[in-house]
Amino acid sequence: MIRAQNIFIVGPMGAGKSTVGRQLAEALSYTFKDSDQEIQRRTGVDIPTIFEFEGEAGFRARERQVIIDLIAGERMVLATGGGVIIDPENRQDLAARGVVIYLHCSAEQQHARTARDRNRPLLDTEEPLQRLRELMEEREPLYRQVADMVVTTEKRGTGSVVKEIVRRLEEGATGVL
Ligand SMILES: Nc1ncnc2c1ncn2[C@@H]1O[C@H](COP(=O)(O)OP(=O)(O)O)[C@@H](O)[C@H]1O
Ligand SMILES: O=C(O)C1=C[C@@H](OP(=O)(O)O)[C@@H](O)[C@H](O)C1
Ligand SMILES: [Mg+2]
Repeated sequence: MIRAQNIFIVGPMGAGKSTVGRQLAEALSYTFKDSDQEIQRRTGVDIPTIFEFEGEAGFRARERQVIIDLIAGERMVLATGGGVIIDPENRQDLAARGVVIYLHCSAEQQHARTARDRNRPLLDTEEPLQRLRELMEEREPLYRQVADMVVTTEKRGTGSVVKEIVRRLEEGATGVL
């Protein structure tokens, strides 16, 4: 049984990457990392503050560096931010260094799960649902391009999502367990 590889979770805001990633790491006894949390730890400020002072470009540069530093690990579940796949080098690195799981759900579901918190500057607009739809249109092909496994989180609890991922990893489709 090979248990050395990393698992990278990608997908849009509100798909449940951070929540499912943490629970999956626990289920597998892997280390858990979250690229947004790592950026916040390194800078000492929250994500909206980084966007405010450095713009999205500054945030992407920090995100890129975190990916470079973290992918060297092993037995790690890494929850990425929804825009990580915009950078072709991130896509290449994630695909090369672990199993990539794309957590998928509708824009309506993303909206329902993100409406209450103000921690996502890209959704700080009059029409967050419309913004989520536009982002999905741009990014969906990129999520699919890097994904080894696509799992829906639409209208289901995180426990069920984690169980499905573990089962599919064990079935050997990806060679990680
Ligand atoms: N399957 C799910 N069912 C219900 N709520 C969920 C589910 N997955 C995540 N959530 C909730 O939605 C919000 C966003 O989840 P999060 O893990 O931060 O998503 P992401 O990291 O993909 O943006 C959190 O409040 C979380 O508790
Ligand atoms: O989709 C995006 O571009 C972003 C998603 C966020 O992470 P989550 O997907 O965990 O919400 C965070 O990285 C930042 O606000 C930008
Ligand atoms: Mg997250």
